[in-house]
Amino acid sequence: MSLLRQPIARAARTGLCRHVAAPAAVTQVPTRSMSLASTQAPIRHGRSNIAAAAAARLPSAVRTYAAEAGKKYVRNKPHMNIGTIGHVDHGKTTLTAAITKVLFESSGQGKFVDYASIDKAPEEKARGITISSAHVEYETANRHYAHVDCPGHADYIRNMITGAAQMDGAIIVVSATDGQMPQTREHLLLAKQVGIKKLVVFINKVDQVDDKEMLELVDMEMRDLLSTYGFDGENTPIVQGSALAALEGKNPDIGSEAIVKLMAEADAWLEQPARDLDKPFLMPVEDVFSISGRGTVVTGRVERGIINKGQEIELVGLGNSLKTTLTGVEMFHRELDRGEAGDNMGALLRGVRRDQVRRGQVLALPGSIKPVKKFEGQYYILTAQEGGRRSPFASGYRPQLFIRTADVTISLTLPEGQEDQMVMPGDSVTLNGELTHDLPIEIGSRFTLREGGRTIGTGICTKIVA
Ligand SMILES: Nc1nc2c(ncn2[C@@H]2O[C@H](COP(=O)(O)OP(=O)(O)OP(=O)(O)O)[C@@H](O)[C@H]2O)c(=O)[nH]1
Ligand SMILES: [Mg+2]
Repeated sequence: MSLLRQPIARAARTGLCRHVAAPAAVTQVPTRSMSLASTQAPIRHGRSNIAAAAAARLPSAVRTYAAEAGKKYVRNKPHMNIGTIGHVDHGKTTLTAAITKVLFESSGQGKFVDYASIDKAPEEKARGITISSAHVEYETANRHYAHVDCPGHADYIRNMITGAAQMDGAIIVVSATDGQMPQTREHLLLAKQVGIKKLVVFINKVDQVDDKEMLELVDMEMRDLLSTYGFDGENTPIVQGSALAALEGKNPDIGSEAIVKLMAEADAWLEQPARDLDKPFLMPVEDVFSISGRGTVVTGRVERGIINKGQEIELVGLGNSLKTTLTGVEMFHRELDRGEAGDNMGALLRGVRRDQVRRGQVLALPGSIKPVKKFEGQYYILTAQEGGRRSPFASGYRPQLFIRTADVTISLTLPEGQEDQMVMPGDSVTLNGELTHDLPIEIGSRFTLREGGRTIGTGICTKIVA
């Protein structure tokens, strides 16, 4: 986390940052829920009372699954992964609920997911059917969106760094009453680091601010901040409104109309990423659970390629690589015949026990990627100013390596002939690495090094040794 806590002098000078020194950490847990491929709340629309009553007796995972069983996911629009980011309490969850409501009411697309259904971590956790972040889905005229409502929880930050959160674009929410705050900046920094190219901004809670100049100031400061982090501050769409008004169906000018405008801007400004459809299929395993009577399901976002139901597939890494068959593909509780790059999917695996699969493995086309223990990499070690180490390290240093959804201890040594030298913060060096557990790594794979909860370096694999 400390990487994200670098004081930003320019921001500290601005009038709106009243609490720059406030701790950046938040205590909220990631929002969770769901059954198969998505983490959306149980859906109660369009079901008979008898069916609902019967379903109510089932365990939640099964109930959710039963509600949508048999429905097909229709791939008729481009799919994009986005999410709400921003400082604690600025209204991310309220906005998420408001978007589903307004889009559902204005176009009949998707379905309304209320605030409580998004933020229902403890209950779902207790039932043990959670996956790591809450996705809701909605549709505009142009796109199907999967939306992850991001709490500022440390776990989420970890996910974001390792790329598990996998957003193609984001909505950064900033409260008109506070202006930009520490996590506004943290999340922007992270968004940039994980490769998000464009965002849209929602200035929320305008119902609480009468002063037009105050709103202009927040707008200007957000543009400044976006530019500071390498986004297009000048042209990024900024929409003002009130998520709460939209959710409560009040003041349409700042409520529902602002949401419609926000999503129109998202449609137009956020770019559809190119998907690696031609490469061999690969999906990092984000979570695993079993659905009784169905088998073991692994979920994650497809990194590349296409996979069809019935195809042979391989779990790779963490000392437990095994071959199986893909017997089902689902997205948002609905069945698909195939999964493809960019999809947030659930994969049903034949004859695999839940305890045979772990987060950090990948699901891949057999033979397309190998588990690796020793490899050579090019590393950049962050300076203290960048949130990294203050002191150098020598051969034998053992940080955690984070790649995709995995984190494993790695022992780093300097190349032959330089073994007695030290690596200084700020150095760019070639190092040999040996992992405690094998992981699917290829030449060109990128990863992060962390120690004691902070990022201390980044690297790229240059040569596989064993
Ligand atoms: N007045 C007003 N209050 C709002 C608005 N939007 C959200 N709120 C309130 O602000 C508080 C925080 O909203 P959340 O949506 O939970 O904020 P969040 O960003 O998801 O918070 P974390 O997930 O904890 O980081 C709640 O009490 C909301 O009702 C708004 O437009 N106007
Ligand atoms: Mg929230």
